[in-house]
Amino acid sequence: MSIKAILTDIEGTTSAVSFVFDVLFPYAAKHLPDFVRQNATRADVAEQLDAVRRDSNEPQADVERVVEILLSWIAEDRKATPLKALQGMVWEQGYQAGQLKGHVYPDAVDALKRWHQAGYQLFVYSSGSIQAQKLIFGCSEAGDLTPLFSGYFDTTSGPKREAQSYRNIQQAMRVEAEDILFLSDIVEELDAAQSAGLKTCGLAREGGELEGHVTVDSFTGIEPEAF
Ligand SMILES: CSCCC(=O)C(=O)COP(=O)(O)O
Ligand SMILES: [Mg+2]
Repeated sequence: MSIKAILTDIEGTTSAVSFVFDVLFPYAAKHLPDFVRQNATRADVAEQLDAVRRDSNEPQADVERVVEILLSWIAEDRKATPLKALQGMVWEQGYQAGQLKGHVYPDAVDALKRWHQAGYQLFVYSSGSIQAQKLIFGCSEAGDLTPLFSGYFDTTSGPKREAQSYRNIQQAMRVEAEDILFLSDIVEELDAAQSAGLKTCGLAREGGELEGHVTVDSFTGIEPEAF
């Protein structure tokens, strides 16, 4: 077997885009303002608020202005690391309160279990923070799926459309690039991974083709040994 490890995206790949856009993002938009106001002096929160001030070039922004910036970033789906870190903290409260349950497609659950059982190492790479990744899989409709995964990567490894991010992740995974199969629904992410030497498989859950990549419409169609 050539493929030894599988690295998967979340939104649009293991999980529905609608769960992220219609459930997670609105939940964060609703609860993030009060969360930030109430926890602005907490060290891990304050660190992210300072990062928002830096990234927005507004070093003097007060907490209310930072909240405004964060809400505008949610609205434009900006994959900014401090926003993603804060969203993860807000979603944790929702998962703990039983208001959120992670969506993972049943075909993804079945395949991830099968691949884990067959000895493939499984990793996640998402723009969502590592905390958010552990929550969606740990508190999923199918139960706790975190024992299946060997590691998690987020935008602290780099943006998902840049080849260097995949080189960083490959080094951290300690698996040869050509032995890693990357799964995603976004062609620019697949192109970047391919440039870094990874094997790729596109997920087009509504059908269609991700140009330049083997494309399937569910995990059921993925046979790692065929890559
Ligand atoms: C970890 S669930 C939330 C996903 C998220 O915040 C996001 O921006 C989706 O990014 P992805 O890289 O999984 O497409
Ligand atoms: Mg995606």
